[in-house]
Amino acid sequence: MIVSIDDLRQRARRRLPRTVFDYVEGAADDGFTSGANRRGFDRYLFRARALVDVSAVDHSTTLLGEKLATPIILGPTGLAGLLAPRGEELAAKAAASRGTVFTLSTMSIGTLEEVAAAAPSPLWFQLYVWKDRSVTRALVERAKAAGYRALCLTVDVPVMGNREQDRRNGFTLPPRVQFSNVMDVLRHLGWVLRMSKSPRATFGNFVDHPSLTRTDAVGVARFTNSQFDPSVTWKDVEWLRSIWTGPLVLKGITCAEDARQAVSLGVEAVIVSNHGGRQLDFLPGAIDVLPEVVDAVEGRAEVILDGGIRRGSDVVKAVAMGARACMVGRPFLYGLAADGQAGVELSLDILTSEIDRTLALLGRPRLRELDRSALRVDTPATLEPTASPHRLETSTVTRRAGGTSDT
Ligand SMILES: Cc1cc2nc3c(=O)[nH]c(=O)nc-3n(C[C@H](O)[C@H](O)[C@H](O)COP(=O)(O)O)c2cc1C
Ligand SMILES: CC(C)CC(=O)C(=O)O
Repeated sequence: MIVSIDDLRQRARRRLPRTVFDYVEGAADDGFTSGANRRGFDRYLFRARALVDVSAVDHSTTLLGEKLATPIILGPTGLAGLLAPRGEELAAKAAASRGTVFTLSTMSIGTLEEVAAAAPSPLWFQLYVWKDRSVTRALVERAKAAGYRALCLTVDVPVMGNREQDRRNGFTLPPRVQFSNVMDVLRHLGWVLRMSKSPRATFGNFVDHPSLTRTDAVGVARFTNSQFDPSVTWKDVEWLRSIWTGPLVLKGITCAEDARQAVSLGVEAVIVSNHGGRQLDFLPGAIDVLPEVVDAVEGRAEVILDGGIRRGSDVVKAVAMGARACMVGRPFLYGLAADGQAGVELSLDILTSEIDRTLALLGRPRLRELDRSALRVDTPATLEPTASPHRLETSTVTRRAGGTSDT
């Protein structure tokens, strides 16, 4: 029986060949940051109020001027179409049915036009900047023509992170059957059969690219490292601002300086993200840098928290700390692999019902009215209370050199 995101994960694990599941789970280097994204939430505990009427709980919010039925939006995930045929279209339809945003990755299997045609959901397009700027410009123009509402520039992939398991597995596109994985593929014939219905097994937005021939399998990191531009700077943000008229969102902000620079260039939202721990290892957990970014932005842009969300209570903590919404990656991918569109919907329903229960038990029925007074934290000095409206109450227990003591 599936009642949690972890149950969906177990189901996804059983249904996917090892190389594909490993790609989804993959983290950079030692996986410190990937673990920190989860561990970070454990340091923030609730301050609950009793005897509050919680008969009507409201978890809705607005993001970039759009009303969202849930504060959870679906993040960009390359190759989602390897988990289910037309995977990106299914995920976008699931987001639409739950009144939220789906973000399509530049590196999707479905083309940006196919996904836009399949789903009415508010769609965002995530951009990687290619060395060949005419490719980048063409992507932006196609996204505009297809009706994507926001452009989300990912800023944390100047080069691909070191995903050692993908390297050991020889992960390629299309996935290859090799001596080392033939037994595993045979054990997952259901996936092979399902995927035989997929229109393609390569990066849909670049089907005509000379490196992506029908016969050759391409190493994902090798391909992206050869095409993505490591010389991207804030000048490119200015350039994108000048050619994209809709909201511009930067994904991968992890410090106050970058948040302030983004705001000064007129960016409408920043996503606090370490790419799910898949890029620079030894960044702190996303939730741990959220207060720094919220305080630096000072309400001049919306802040979205991305990374490590597995429970509705995680979303409540992030919103209390000043995030407008939370983005998820793996949780909806588990749902997609487990049961297609219905699985993605289930992942959203699980998280949203957990948010409702948490708000009720917390005595704070309206998500939008949460602030840092809903939290207590056993924290290092950098997260001490500030004067912002999201002021964080410190716990009665603080860490001291040489141990923990009551204050
Ligand atoms: C399989 C996979 C593929 C991803 N591909 C992209 C991508 O193409 N572009 C991007 O900006 N982020 C990508 N990400 C990062 C996610 O957008 C998001 O930052 C991350 O998954 C959040 O962490 P979570 O999985 O714990 O929710 C990917 C993540 C995963 C797991
Ligand atoms: C295909 C990859 C470039 C997608 C990505 O960003 C990731 O795997 O984290």
